[in-house]
Amino acid sequence: MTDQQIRPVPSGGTAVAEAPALELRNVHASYGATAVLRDVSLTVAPGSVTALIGPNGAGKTTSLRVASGLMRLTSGQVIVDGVDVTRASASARAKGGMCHVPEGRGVYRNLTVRENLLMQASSTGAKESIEIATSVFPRLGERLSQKAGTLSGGEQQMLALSAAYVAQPQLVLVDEPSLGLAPIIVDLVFEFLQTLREKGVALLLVDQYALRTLSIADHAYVLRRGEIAYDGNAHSLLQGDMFEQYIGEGAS
Ligand SMILES: Nc1ncnc2c1ncn2[C@@H]1O[C@H](COP(=O)(O)OP(=O)(O)OP(=O)(O)O)[C@@H](O)[C@H]1O
Repeated sequence: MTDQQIRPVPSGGTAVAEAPALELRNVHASYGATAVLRDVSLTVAPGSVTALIGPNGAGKTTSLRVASGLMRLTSGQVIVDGVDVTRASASARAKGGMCHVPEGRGVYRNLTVRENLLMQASSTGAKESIEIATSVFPRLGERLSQKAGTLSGGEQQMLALSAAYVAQPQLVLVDEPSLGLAPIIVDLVFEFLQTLREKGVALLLVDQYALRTLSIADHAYVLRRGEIAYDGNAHSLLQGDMFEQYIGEGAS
């Protein structure tokens, strides 16, 4: 990031070390004339897991895209570790320690697994990045020479998620990692997210399985039609009628 793109945010005397890993402040975002996020404010504390839950079309993916710089906001601020990155590019944010694993598996389909892993490596060396990825997803070790596009859906998701491990980011945004996967692979995905949590990575997680997502989260936000409808403890949403009230009876 250039000096012009990053600006320390006045913190009222709070030490920068205590700054949230991520903050969206009063974010408004639109697709053309259609407003999609309306005054969205959310915070991800360092080393914590934050769930972002909501019905289809609520604006979850858009929130992650705004956070990682893939989409420009109309107004508001994106602050990472106490630094205003609102005007910084997606690649500058990635170099600064943010990893966005997008919905639909962001892998290079025409590159081999080995080549994909090398693309994910940042400060880690080539050999080390492959060792790190295959330690957490041994299946990838058996597929190193295979083109990513020929992997199963679950293997592609493992490869996409391995970026959140190999690049050793401080902040990971994960969008619908279990979408379209067999239950046994969904278990692997959630085990991996738990591993990230244990490593102290700050995680902002969007997933269709609200119960599972909330059960590994510390804090939760519910988005409805582009607005925050709930901001509070993740486990409180699992109590009493809170789940039905905010998420819906049929949700899993
Ligand atoms: N590229 C786009 N152009 C126009 N409208 C879009 C675009 N992408 C999303 N939208 C609209 O913006 C709104 C929010 O979409 P978004 O994908 O952020 O929601 P979401 O909560 O992630 O939903 P889902 O769970 O279905 O992925 C929806 O009404 C959607 O139709």
